[in-house]
Amino acid sequence: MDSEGSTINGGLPALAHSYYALFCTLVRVCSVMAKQYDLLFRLLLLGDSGVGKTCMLRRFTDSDFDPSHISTIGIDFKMKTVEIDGLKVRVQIWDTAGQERYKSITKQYYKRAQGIIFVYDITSKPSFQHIAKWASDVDEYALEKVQTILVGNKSDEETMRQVTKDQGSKLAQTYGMDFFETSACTSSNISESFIRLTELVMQAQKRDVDKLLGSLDEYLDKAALEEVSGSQNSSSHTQKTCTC
Ligand SMILES: Nc1nc2c(ncn2[C@@H]2O[C@H](COP(=O)(O)OP(=O)(O)OP(=O)(O)O)[C@@H](O)[C@H]2O)c(=O)[nH]1
Repeated sequence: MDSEGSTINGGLPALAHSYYALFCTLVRVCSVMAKQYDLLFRLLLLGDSGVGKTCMLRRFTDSDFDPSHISTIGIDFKMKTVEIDGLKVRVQIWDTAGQERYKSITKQYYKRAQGIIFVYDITSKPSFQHIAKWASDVDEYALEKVQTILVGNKSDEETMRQVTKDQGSKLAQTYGMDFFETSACTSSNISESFIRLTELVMQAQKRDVDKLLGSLDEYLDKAALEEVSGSQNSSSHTQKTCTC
């Protein structure tokens, strides 16, 4: 009876109060979340269907491996915070579908990425040969300064290997990329590759900031010089006036 009465009579204030409480909680959660990291980067995984992109991501974010292959539909993402050079870096990692039919969707995400991991499967020569195609798509659709690395996954499957480590390393050299052989199954080199790409993105961003600060310094120096020469001119003009 009581609770029924309070719903009918005090319905509106009670609802407003609970909305306000919810709002306060959200603000508190947001402010805590806002302090949880110093930098946020967006990374992207690219490569043929079945090379192990989803498994690599899951291994990195959840320390987990699922041997079944459920093809990614379109695009998916996971987050992880890592500490680099004393900074908390939050990485948002986009896992793309390798299947051709999703390309028009996945391409839309290329230009939002600051770092890209090209993945092939060491037990599949075609997936290695297709890296050239993935790289040319990135040239066409991604940001010019996007950082990239090359990864040959499934390094635990040594007996099934179709691509040698040397071939992988040479291809990476051609593109000027760092190279890793990884295994989402054993976890070998998984963290190392994600962390390396994050470091590269951080370094690129630092170069940008330094460049910006450099041109700001230059601008301020020039402005200060102009101010000095301006005040000298006006003082010599004052002197002339006095002499006359
Ligand atoms: N042995 C071995 N198998 C792996 C490894 N990584 C992934 N796999 C297996 O490879 C299959 C495909 O893995 P996924 O991660 O789903 O592949 P994907 O690249 O995300 O595929 P799409 O979503 O279709 O683009 C699964 O059966 C995995 O269990 C690995 O490091 N070693």
